[in-house]
Amino acid sequence: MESGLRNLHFVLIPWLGMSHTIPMIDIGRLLAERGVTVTVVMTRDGAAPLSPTIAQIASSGLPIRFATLPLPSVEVGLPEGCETGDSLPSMDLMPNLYRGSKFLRQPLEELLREQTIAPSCIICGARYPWTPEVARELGIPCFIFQGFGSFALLCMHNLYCYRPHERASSPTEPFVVPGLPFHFEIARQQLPLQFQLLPRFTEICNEVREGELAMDGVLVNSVDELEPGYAERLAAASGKKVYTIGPVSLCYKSGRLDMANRGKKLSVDASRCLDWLDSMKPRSVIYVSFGSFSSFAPAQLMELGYGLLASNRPFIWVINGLERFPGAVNQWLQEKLEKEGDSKCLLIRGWAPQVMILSHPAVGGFLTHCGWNSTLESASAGVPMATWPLFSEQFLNEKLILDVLGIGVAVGVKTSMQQMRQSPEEGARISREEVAKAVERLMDGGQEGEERRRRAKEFGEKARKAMMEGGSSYENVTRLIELVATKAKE
Ligand SMILES: O=c1ccn([C@@H]2O[C@H](COP(=O)(O)OP(=O)(O)O[C@H]3O[C@H](CO)[C@@H](O)[C@H](O)[C@H]3O)[C@@H](O)[C@H]2O)c(=O)[nH]1
Repeated sequence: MESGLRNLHFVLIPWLGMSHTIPMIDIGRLLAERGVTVTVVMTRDGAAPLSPTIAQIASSGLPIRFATLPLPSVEVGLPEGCETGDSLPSMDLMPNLYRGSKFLRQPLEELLREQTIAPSCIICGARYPWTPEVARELGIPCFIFQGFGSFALLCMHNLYCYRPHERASSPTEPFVVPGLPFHFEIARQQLPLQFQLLPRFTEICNEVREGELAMDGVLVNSVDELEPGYAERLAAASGKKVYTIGPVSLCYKSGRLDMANRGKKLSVDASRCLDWLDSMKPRSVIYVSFGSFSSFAPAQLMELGYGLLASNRPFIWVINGLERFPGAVNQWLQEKLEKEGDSKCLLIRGWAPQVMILSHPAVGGFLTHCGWNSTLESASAGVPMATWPLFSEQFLNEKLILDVLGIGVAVGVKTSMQQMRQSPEEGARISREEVAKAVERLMDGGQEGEERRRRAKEFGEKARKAMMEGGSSYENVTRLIELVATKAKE
């Protein structure tokens, strides 16, 4: 197979958002490292913030290329240059982004036709239900990468099949998630959008689901050892091939600073960040981040800040979207945290080198919103978590972290934020005392804390092994390449 590998051409088209594009670029890297040709397709404004990552990969000599397609943002009612979910000023514009994404079909078809190495398969992101049709016209398979873990995908598949959420009398009434090996109750409003029964999203959600059902297989950024049995259950329940090929962030092997180029341009000097971490005791630092686009109302942000200060431990706090906040909040952060908190706090306004930070031995815990990438990156670095889910499938990930894996403590969030950003007027739902208590439990040196750390460390080791030759994820990539090679010969 070896010599023919360059002629296998994987075309990757991530869904429009950082949390989808970053792991898909990692997937591209993993495939290219195995010798196949890879093209990653993005929109122009979606690709722009990722220029450091793209430049680094372009100079690596790997057979991976990047292509951009035009998205008519203004024509579909989006602000100029707004081509990703994370850059939307409001979630209400999600249908516009989805409409705009349909205009990518024709230029994608043209791009695929003009390739010198004919495409052998498409790997598409979460919301392109038309890609299986495009692939079929070319006689090649189409795989989906939704960005969620196997446990969440299984829960969602079972909800689609048995629809218990439709029988709940209100968004807050708990019901049982069917088809799991344990009893798990959740309420509608703690689930992703497609289960919230919101009329304005029904048509989109139905289209997206139809697309999912038409795919030839599912790629999951996960590792069997972390979600034992769930990928198999998903494959059995959905009748689709499921390939767990992660943690894809572990594709960065060549040193800690190399990892700093993953994602957007950094808002902190990576070496300064490492120096700061190097000056801290092992496992003493809490890393606090809520993903690539979520943000709190000023009242909640400040309450969180007071809670972190009250914990009296060193922390790195990543805050995005601060430009939307009144100047007084920035001033408060500067005075309360950077001056008074002094050397105890490293505040990062914007984008942090998350994977690099999590892999540093000084980090002992991660206060996270349980986005799947963050969850997996933390577990694969052997770092236990304090869970503060906000929306989407994050409550499902929280369940996995707390009750299946036993590597986290709950901050105690009951209700979803509904929107990706809290409205500026909203108050604090989680008090400083609750924050401090969760951090205290997370970082605690007692038996319970030690046991959590031991388990997390064990997952980290298993994850690394899974990505090495002979490991489960490595072999799943092999199987995927072999399947595509066989189809290409047919
Ligand atoms: O300053 C930052 C902020 C984020 N990241 C990276 O960005 C990604 C963030 O992804 P994730 O943790 O999954 O959070 P979200 O950005 O909120 O992700 C959205 O998409 C995910 C994948 O579909 C879902 O699991 C989440 O619920 C959804 O909110 C991760 O790889 C992080 O390492 C950085 O490197 N630096």
